[in-house]
Amino acid sequence: MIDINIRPCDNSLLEALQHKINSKTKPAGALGMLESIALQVGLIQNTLTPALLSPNMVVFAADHGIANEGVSAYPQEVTGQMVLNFLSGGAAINVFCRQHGIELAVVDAGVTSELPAHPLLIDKKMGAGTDNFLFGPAMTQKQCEQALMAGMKIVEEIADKGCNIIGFGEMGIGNTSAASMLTHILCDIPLLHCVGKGTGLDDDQRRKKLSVLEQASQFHRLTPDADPIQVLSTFGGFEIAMMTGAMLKAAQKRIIILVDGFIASAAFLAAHALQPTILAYSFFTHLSEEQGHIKAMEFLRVRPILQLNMRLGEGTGAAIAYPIIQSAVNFLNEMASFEEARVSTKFN
Ligand SMILES: Cc1cc2ncn([C@H]3O[C@H](COP(=O)(O)O)[C@@H](O)[C@H]3O)c2cc1C
Ligand SMILES: O=C(O)c1cccnc1
Repeated sequence: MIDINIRPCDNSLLEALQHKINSKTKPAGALGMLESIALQVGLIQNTLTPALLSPNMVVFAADHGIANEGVSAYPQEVTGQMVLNFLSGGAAINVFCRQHGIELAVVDAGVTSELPAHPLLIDKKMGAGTDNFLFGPAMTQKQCEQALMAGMKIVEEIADKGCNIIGFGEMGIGNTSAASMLTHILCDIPLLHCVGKGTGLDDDQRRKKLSVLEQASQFHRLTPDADPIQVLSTFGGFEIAMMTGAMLKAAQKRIIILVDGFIASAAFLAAHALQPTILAYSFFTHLSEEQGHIKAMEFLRVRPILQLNMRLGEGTGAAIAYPIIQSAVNFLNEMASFEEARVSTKFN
């Protein structure tokens, strides 16, 4: 049984933070979304002088039984091959983490291939990929709970190193299908609007993906009021369930959560269904090109920070949004107020 309680943010500094933001030498509101980001970070950390410490990125990787149904443009072995690419530093996420001084860890949550021991690799292999959810649940409830707990443990260890901001990313061929199913059920949105081209399906292939996922939806017949753990075990991947657990633990520890794209948002939807208070600790870093993502963002009533037509995953959106969060924290801490700089305030 997963027992996690996320306290709502303490909003006692709300007015003082807003006053501090408004007193900076700029027209009121002129830093736009940076202002709401600064406010949210201040509330998460419950301070007027927040700080971002030891930023980390965790990329959860696993394979999916549904990949056997021709739902991805790439073969399943790419998951393990990309993990090796992460370990040798050559993937997009490596580039962006290096650029922004973000520490990277890769989790084998259930990749089909055997992976070598490596300093960046955390071994939490739950099996050689999930079962095909077209014919039964992707994993058992027990496996799902184990994955959630493994994710929590990972975040506990990262938190012990003094980190207070974590980006969440993933790798797993077929996982846009899992994410589509989770979004469909958890947001109660027709599957048609949740299924996109993933790694690059053409229109015919996307129609086939939709029909496979419609069959799975008919087979399981889960409704939005189903137990979120059941929804997660039915359709989720091991990487998605582990990410859900990791996000829950991060919020419980008041760590800032940077949610990447469509798949990380699906993991977030499961966490949110379990503990809606997680929302206050989270930033949605970019709007993915994957069409279901905008639906998930509308459901959560959140506005992603960036919109760059990206559809990669790996945590890339979270990594490139990190310096924007840094700018928000820096202006709050370092910018002069009207009074300090002796600048005249607005007429009224
Ligand atoms: C080379 C390569 C690198 C990737 N990095 C992330 N993904 C992304 O694509 C996959 C999901 O798309 P689908 O459901 O269509 O398989 C995930 O692994 C995701 O992280 C990649 C995909 C490929 C091919
Ligand atoms: O937005 C994402 O997370 C995404 C979209 C397509 C493929 N992989 C990941």
